[in-house]
Amino acid sequence: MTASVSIRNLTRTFATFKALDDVWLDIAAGEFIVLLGPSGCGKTTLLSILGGFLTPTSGTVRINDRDMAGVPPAQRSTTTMFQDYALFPHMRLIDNVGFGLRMRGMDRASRDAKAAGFLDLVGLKPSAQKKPHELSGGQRQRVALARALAVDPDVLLLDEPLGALDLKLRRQMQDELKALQRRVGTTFVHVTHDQEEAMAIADRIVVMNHGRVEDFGPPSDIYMRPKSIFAAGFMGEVNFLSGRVGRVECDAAEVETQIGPIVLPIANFTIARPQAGERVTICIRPEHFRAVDQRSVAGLSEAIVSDVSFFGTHHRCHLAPVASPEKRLVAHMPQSARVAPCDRIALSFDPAGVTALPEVREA
Ligand SMILES: Nc1ncnc2c1ncn2[C@@H]1O[C@H](COP(=O)(O)OP(=O)(O)OP(=O)(O)O)[C@@H](O)[C@H]1O
Repeated sequence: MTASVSIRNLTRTFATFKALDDVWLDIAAGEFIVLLGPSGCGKTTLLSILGGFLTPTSGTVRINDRDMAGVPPAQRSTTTMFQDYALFPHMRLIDNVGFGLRMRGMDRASRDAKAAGFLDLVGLKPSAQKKPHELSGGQRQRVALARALAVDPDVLLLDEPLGALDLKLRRQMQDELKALQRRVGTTFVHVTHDQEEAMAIADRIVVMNHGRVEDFGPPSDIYMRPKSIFAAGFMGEVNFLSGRVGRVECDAAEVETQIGPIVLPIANFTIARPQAGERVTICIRPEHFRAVDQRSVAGLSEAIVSDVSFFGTHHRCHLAPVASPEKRLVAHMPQSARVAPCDRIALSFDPAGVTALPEVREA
């Protein structure tokens, strides 16, 4: 089963500290939502309010349009899956998965049949008679998922469910989790501080910082067109340049930056419509820089390569622009590029990958 979730004006304070500050979100039924942000930004607090384990200080949560105020966890159509899985060590997998059904009074034959079906869904039906200690970390994680889904929640709340796994297994489980969510169609709200994990699994990502929602959208939108400096920086490596808007035409505007003038489509500005003289912060992802033949570039600064590392798919270069040598840029050059420290290169960029945000002074 599945449900929509609507969060309005949600605030939660602990003494005088605001762990959540005016959060608004609309989640559609069947979406895979990831709450992403650094430690302490309020992800678990939000998940706990959705699950009914914490009450909001103000604001509302509606699940399938039903107000959740005063509804205890057991009477909600949500199930929470915690990082440590909390499997019962003395129980066989079939009994672990059937535990919630037993609590709801389902007879043994029915719950064994249902639990077997969910073990099958996660590829562990042949291990139904085993106990948790006989499984790998990834298999235990799958049992916990089967157990959470067996009670047919409308919304599954997952608090760092892959946090205990090593990186390789984690990537594998991300793919499995996404495929499973597609199959069952349940709304998933998943907490992580791992940006790659969020991008790998989410339909939409909620980027949180200091209890507030900084950005909310599909991974590609947040990566390519972030709505804040924080969201830009949290979604991967990015270069920030300060700039001043110059000439504005109907569909493009020129910005004078520390590395020379650049022309950007108006759609790349997050401000309503740029005005001449306005100060902006330009965000350029490392892969959107290009090293080009000097003759083809108008106005952009050359740069000196200060360091190069080979990353297999690309070279990661540190650059010092000639026009602004105190500034450091990171650029990814193609695998085939011949770049070495002390090289002098001309810089260009792919305008599609550049965003202009209202100015925030660099730290
Ligand atoms: N019961 C509590 N009493 C006081 N402060 C709390 C309580 N629960 C959470 N906080 C504070 O609220 C803030 C948000 O906590 P929360 O656990 O939601 O963060 P998080 O984003 O889930 O972090 P992490 O990724 O480290 O789990 C933190 O500063 C935390 O110290």
